[in-house]
Amino acid sequence: MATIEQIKALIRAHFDSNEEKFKTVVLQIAAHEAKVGHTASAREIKEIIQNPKYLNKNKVVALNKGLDILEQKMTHVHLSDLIVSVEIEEKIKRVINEYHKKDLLRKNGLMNRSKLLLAGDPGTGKTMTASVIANELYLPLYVIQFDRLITKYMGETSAKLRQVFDQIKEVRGVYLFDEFDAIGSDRNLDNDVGEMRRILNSFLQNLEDDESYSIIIAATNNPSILDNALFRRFDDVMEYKNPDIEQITRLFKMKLHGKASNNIFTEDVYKEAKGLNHADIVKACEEAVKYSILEDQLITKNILLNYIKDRKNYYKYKEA
Ligand SMILES: Nc1ncnc2c1ncn2[C@@H]1O[C@H](COP(=O)(O)OP(=O)(O)OP(=O)(O)O)[C@@H](O)[C@H]1O
Repeated sequence: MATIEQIKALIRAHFDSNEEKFKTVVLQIAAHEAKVGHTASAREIKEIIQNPKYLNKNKVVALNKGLDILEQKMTHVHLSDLIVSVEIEEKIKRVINEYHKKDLLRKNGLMNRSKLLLAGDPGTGKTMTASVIANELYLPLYVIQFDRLITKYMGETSAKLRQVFDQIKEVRGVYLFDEFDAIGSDRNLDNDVGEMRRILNSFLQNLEDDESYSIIIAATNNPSILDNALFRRFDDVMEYKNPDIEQITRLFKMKLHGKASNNIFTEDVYKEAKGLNHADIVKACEEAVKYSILEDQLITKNILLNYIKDRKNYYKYKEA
């Protein structure tokens, strides 16, 4: 157990925002635990303090001052939770594998794949992919709302971008530029052509110069309006689509496991679900599971069909 002096030192270090002092006291506590034979506790304490998610926490807060377009998220999503095509799964595995071997690659004058463009329909797992990569690599996830950056700092967007890329260099993490089409859109379509071109060029220059240990991901729902020159600046492009029958089956089985018998997944259920995105199917399953818990009964085919129809109606209301 930590002594009262150590606890007081921890409290002081916390309120003084003295990260170094805080870490020193934590390591002293770990050393004390090891000395009295509590080796498992000592190891656990050290693991927390050495976790990259926490290592740079204060630095991030300092860097992020006035940069309210950057949001830090902790993620706990595994690759097995993400239902995507074999092709996308292989690409994600490759990013993870190359990251683990980045030093070996650098020693041989090569870089790991770290600049990704995720393009495709909404609710198909683009944000989730960024979360999976962050979680699998034990890195924090930072989300940059691109549309917000542009509208809020029009005129000084390039300077803000520079700040974001400085952080990318200083604080290792997965950086997701969401709503990327806000910047990447065909320059000719824009009203303020000159300013958008400057922002785009600035982004591309920063992307090209980046040799950090972070992963940079840009996500867009609207790849068709992206400038062609953009695609080749990324190490890989992943294309997301609504789930096919095979993915719908996997989603149902994963989300309704133990709550419904497998024989409810028949042709008519798939037909009804076809055309919905992953997020909608997950939502329909969650509603069905809620029902099953509240009513204390297994999910029947009709119950599931009703919740799938509900999701479809949701779009009708939205469009009306
Ligand atoms: N491929 C998938 N596999 C499993 N669950 C998914 C998948 N795609 C989406 N989901 C579910 O839907 C939620 C929202 O998905 P996500 O935010 O990743 O979609 P997106 O493609 O980034 O959408 P948008 O373009 O609208 O931001 C996820 O948190 C998850 O619950």
